[in-house]
Amino acid sequence: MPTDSPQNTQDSTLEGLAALGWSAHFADQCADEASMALRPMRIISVQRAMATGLDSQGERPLGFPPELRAGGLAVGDWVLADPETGRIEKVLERQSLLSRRAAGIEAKPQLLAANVDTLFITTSCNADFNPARLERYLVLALDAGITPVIVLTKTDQTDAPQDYADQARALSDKLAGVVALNAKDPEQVRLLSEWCGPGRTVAFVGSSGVGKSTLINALTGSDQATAAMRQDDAKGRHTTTARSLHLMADGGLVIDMPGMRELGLHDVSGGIDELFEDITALTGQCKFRDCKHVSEPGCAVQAAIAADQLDPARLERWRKLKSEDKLNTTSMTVSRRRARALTRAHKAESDAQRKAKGNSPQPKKPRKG
Ligand SMILES: Nc1nc2c(ncn2[C@@H]2O[C@H](COP(=O)(O)OP(=O)(O)OP(=O)(O)O)[C@@H](O)[C@H]2O)c(=O)[nH]1
Ligand SMILES: [Zn+2]
Repeated sequence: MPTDSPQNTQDSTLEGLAALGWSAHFADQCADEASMALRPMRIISVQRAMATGLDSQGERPLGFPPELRAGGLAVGDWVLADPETGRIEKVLERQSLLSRRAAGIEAKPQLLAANVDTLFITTSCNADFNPARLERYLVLALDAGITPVIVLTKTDQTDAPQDYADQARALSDKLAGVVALNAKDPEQVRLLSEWCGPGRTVAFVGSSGVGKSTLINALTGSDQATAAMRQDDAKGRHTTTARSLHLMADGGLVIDMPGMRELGLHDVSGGIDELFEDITALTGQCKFRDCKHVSEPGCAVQAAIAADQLDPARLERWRKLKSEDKLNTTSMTVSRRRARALTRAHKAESDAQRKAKGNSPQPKKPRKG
């Protein structure tokens, strides 16, 4: 029997939210009175100065409070919005967060998608299949707290899909599954339904042309993913980085992340340690604490290779990931410092220029009153 607790007034709305991924993890964060007056919404797209939220009643444009900038919000986020003003009052603590080192010289982290349950790491049964690249995505997923599944497409274009599936499975026992399919066959796309359904959020990563859009279109039952891409494409270019969340035909949600060519890693040492936990454990057994695992006496890593218990190629891939992560994590700290210094210098310079010209800064909007 339902009781007359104040929570009950929200119950029916919250039930509808469950289909969008709402869970106890989020509900627990809004038990206070102030939060109860606000409206929980899932972020389905983020623009420069506003975002679009979704709840069981539909979509709504949401404004940012002064302290929140577009870079601080990710597609898939749960927020509490003021029902009157439509302003985001609180971003709820995420269950998972996918981010990357942004493309370009400045090594800034870029939020890609929040609260994703399953990451479909997509590759094709052809030359795109590359263990090092798959491991990068696996590290990313594990570090973000997302369940990884490898999806192998274009099985209709090879005689040996099973070989690819075996190789994929051998990469890690952290994989929740390896699915080989023809993305153009809707019957086979159903193999992904194990990870989809009401309340569950999935996302796809993988190289260009492996079939991500084909799969997303099959799951959403429309061309909306592709349509959204074209819409955003005001200048007629064929690439855009607009990420968006879509409802799937059989329930659940998929985050589309088009145009992700570069996936720079940063600050993912936890994910690397998890994916390569055997190597991590071995490094703890080396005689010297600062062992480089090359030719030092008492190196447990080299001993495992000699005993055929560790693939030297895998060790090399681990080394590369470790050094890339270290480099980017350090350069990001340095670049944050440099960016702040540049902003200060730029401001000082434009202030000086304005003074020299005798101009005062232009107010953005005439003030009322
Ligand atoms: N035969 C076959 N063709 C496929 C399969 N998956 C995708 N394709 C084709 O491969 C091409 C690329 O597929 P997309 O879905 O656009 O690939 P994508 O990963 O979204 O590529 P980007 O949008 O560039 O990131 C299209 O012509 C698809 O029809 C498959 O399993 N079998
Ligand atoms: Zn060693």
